[in-house]
Amino acid sequence: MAELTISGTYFTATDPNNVQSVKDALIMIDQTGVIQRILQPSDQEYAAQLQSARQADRLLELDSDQYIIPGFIDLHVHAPQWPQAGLALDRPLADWLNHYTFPLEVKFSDPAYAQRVYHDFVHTLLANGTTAAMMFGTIHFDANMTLAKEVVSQGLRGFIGQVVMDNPDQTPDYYRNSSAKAALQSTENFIQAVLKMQSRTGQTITPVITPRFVPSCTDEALVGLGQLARRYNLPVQSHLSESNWEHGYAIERFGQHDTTVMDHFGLLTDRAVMAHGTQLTPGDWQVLRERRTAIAHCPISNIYFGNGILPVNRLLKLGNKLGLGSDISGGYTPSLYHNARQAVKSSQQLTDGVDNHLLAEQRGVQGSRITMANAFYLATRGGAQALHLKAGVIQEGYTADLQIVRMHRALMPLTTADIFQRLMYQTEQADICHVFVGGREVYKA
Ligand SMILES: O=c1[nH]c(=O)c2nc[nH]c2[nH]1
Repeated sequence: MAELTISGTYFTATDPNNVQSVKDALIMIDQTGVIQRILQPSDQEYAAQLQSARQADRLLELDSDQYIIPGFIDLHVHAPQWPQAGLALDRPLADWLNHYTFPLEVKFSDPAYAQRVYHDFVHTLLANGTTAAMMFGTIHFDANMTLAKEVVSQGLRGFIGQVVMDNPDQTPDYYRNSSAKAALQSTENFIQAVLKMQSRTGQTITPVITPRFVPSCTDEALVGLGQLARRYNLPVQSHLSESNWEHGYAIERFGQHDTTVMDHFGLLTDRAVMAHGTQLTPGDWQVLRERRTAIAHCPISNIYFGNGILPVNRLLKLGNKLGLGSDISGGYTPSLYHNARQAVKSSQQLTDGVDNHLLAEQRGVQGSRITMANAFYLATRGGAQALHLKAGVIQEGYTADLQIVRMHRALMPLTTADIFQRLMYQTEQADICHVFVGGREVYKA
């Protein structure tokens, strides 16, 4: 018998463009947290399985206004920036980093402060339906271990990076690795400590190689991080062509786009996730495709710092790997629902353009519009593909990382397609009733 059976209607992405809905299904989850079987009301065994799960008190029966969807996967988020979410977003990137973000991140040299923030942060991600996240920490080993422990104790699937930033030209004296050598040694210590934690707990807790971005790292640090990524076969995360300033910086220092720079140092792999990418060129996209490196689309953050809109539709059609990121605190909310909405809105602005002094047909980039189904794919299946997780999909054999949400009251009859739109456009944290990671309930409203 299944460890847990959930009965209700679910939505899941079948590919970048399509969402499948199954009404009144039985999702049967085994002891290892994997979806063992999915039965539909027309299946012969349906009534008997429903009955026996009910009798064994292993049934979660949803109300008629509750729905099951895969847990969301946040591909890019800065855990230590949680206290300043929603602050100073009207400042340009370099100014925001130097005057707000670095002074905040340096406070994580205090483990007690880290504990307070990270406890709240991990809880908030789960409460927003996020079941896996690829996170930046800070340069501090102890604080990053605190984040790793919170991830394990609260049950999030966590990919955590100890940030490397050792370039004296682009980082402040008070918040910088003392040298490339020290940064690499501390990174390796962190990798080994997290791998040990992973083998002890059996949980998805993964260390991530994390050069903050090209400007903040010396060549020596980038060389060493590429070697560590290879030696330990680990994921990599960074920011890539994220704004006019940052894209221009790489060209000035190396005479090349930072895609080429990252590739040169061995940091573009099929386990790498590069955030933003608003200034990438078609040539850069091709390099990312060839390396199977994913882009974390951070649509809210990009509106503030990106100086452009990522052409998601074009990239999906070309076959680039894409997921969605909240980019706390370049973005103001950890909710991937809000980010999915912004992804659709931004794509419409890209299509139509914004300068009304130009003729309508000259203003925008035709064919850029994406649908909510596309955005849902990014938040689920696309993110899972980037992180090599057998999750993000409601299907037999996939891990049961799920969220159960209550739809806002319907005052007119809604089709299944309408319900999907309604859920994606209106769900807030308060509407998320249960969250499961690997079949285990990790959040209940
Ligand atoms: O949105 C961003 N947030 C950051 O913390 C950061 N660091 C470098 N580049 C960055 N972009």
